[in-house]
Amino acid sequence: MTAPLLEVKELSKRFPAGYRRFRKVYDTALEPISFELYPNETLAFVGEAGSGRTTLARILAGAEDRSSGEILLEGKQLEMLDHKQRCSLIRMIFQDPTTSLNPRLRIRQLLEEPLKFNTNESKEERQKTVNRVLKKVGLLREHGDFYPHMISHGQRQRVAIARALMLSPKIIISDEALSGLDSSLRAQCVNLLLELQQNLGLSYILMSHDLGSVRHMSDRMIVLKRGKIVEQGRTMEVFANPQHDYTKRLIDEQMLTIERQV
Ligand SMILES: Nc1ncnc2c1ncn2[C@@H]1O[C@H](COP(=O)(O)OP(=O)(O)OP(=O)(O)O)[C@@H](O)[C@H]1O
Repeated sequence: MTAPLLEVKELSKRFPAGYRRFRKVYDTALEPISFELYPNETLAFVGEAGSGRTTLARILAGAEDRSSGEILLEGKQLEMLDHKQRCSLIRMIFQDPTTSLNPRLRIRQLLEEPLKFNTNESKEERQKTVNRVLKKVGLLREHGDFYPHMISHGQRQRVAIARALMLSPKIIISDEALSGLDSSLRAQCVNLLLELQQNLGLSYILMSHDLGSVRHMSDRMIVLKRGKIVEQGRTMEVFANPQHDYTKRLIDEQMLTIERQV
């Protein structure tokens, strides 16, 4: 049987929420949760606002500490990996490329930035990698010379995807990366991500409230409610036969939104 790329065991997160009667109190963002991600798989986390998806994404990307639990990447403890090793295994794409891309850097510089870890690579080699990745995400070599404000929103999201790909990671976490896009751009980005998955053998973790994309892209889904897993399973099975009332409500609400758009 294939070994998991990522194993999360009893992971929890509490944020300090001040003092009550001189005792420190905490808000629980994630109850102890466990799951695995396998090569070439897409796992989606769905839930209402505040269900803990961003917190989980940030912990997995190493941007936030956890309160308890274990994270294993290819069998190695997350904290045993240095920054470069971690970035070449797992990278994140954020919701808004307008704020996540430094406006003072040209696209080429933004894409070269993650490559600074490869100190033995020459300038020419780095340029070649940048051009190759630009092509992979459907951008032209010339786009490399532009600043983020000179390209469209959809193209900026492609740059954000390209940036995540620079160190050839095995896992990409998308934290609502498709949410700010209109439906046609979202469809283009979904297709791009699926194409990249096929060509590069990537695994995805999708944090999303857009059940349409979740249904289209993910193999398995986990439903989070206030930091707790209430349901999980193969995406098609959960959609066809949701077990939990909360999941049923999320699916019904999504159907209503689609009907209103038609
Ligand atoms: N830095 C923080 N300090 C205190 N509480 C936080 C912090 N970050 C998140 N939380 C709390 O943790 C809970 C989960 O938030 P999180 O942002 O992970 O949810 P989410 O599912 O991503 O929702 P959204 O889609 O609205 O961002 C919320 O109750 C939130 O208020």
